[in-house]
Amino acid sequence: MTGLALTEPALLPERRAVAPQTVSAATRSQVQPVQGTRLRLEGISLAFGGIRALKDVSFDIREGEIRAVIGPNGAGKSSLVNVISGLYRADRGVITHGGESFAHVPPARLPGLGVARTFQNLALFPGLTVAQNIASGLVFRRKRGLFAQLLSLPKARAETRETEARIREIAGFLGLSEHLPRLVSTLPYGLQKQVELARALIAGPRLLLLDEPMAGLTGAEKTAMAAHIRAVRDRLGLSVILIEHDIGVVMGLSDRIVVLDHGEVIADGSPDEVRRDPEVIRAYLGQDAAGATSGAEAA
Ligand SMILES: Nc1ncnc2c1ncn2[C@@H]1O[C@H](COP(=O)(O)OP(=O)(O)OP(=O)(O)O)[C@@H](O)[C@H]1O
Repeated sequence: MTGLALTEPALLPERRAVAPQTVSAATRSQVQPVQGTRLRLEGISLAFGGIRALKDVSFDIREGEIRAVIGPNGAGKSSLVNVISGLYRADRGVITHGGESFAHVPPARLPGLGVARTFQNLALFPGLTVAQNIASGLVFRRKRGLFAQLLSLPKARAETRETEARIREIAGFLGLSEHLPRLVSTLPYGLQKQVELARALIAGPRLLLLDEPMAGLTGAEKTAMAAHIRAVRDRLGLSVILIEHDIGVVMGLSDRIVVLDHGEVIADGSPDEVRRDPEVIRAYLGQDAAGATSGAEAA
């Protein structure tokens, strides 16, 4: 884990109040992250014509928490991510970020609210380098316009130096330093997923929305990605929403899990609570499995 050390604490200044808590994966369950609510969803409903994708969905994400959202195919996970990130407008319900409540969060407001996301399918610029792709995550943050940069005005130059330092820091944090000058499309898929994570982190978000970060990864790449996600929480103090199909990863990584089925929350609790919940077993494995499981537990 030494490669994950933040070597330049002067950077990412907004993290310093919560960051320098080095917590190993082995002691993850002893972390005391509960310091208020980062995001709250209340009564979120969404329909596409006659299809009710989300029905009265409510849950919260605490500061410094890894919160997974799982459910069988068609359960409503992507719809929920798209509502949180403002791509869909819920028919009903309220989303509260910190102290601000919204019926619909305009996507352009998300960076200002401290929210960043990654996508289910890679959304990188294949013709750009790793460094340029990471820098693209700052597009909403740069204060000096293109004109000032082209003229190389002093403040624009200072901002460019700051951006380069941030890129180096995030790349070091995620073990990408040696790859910075390479075209991103020449990297193995697992590293490209890490570049996407780096791009999401560079603007210094408080809440990270990860849409299937393990999709398409090998076992070894999943292990690396899981370590990075844990480090993002433990070392940078971020809250993480994890939408993920790999249940093994979810159980090992999450503090709390929301389970959706047919657009409704059917369970919400710790990995152990969710794992044993008969409704969850039924949703994933069918009626017979739920009966067999409870029968076996009773025996
Ligand atoms: N743009 C859309 N137009 C019409 N129906 C949609 C749209 N997006 C989602 N749906 C429907 O809403 C329901 C929930 O879909 P959603 O994609 O949110 O589920 P999911 O849990 O992400 O599924 P998966 O795990 O297969 O990606 C499904 O019945 C789906 O067919």
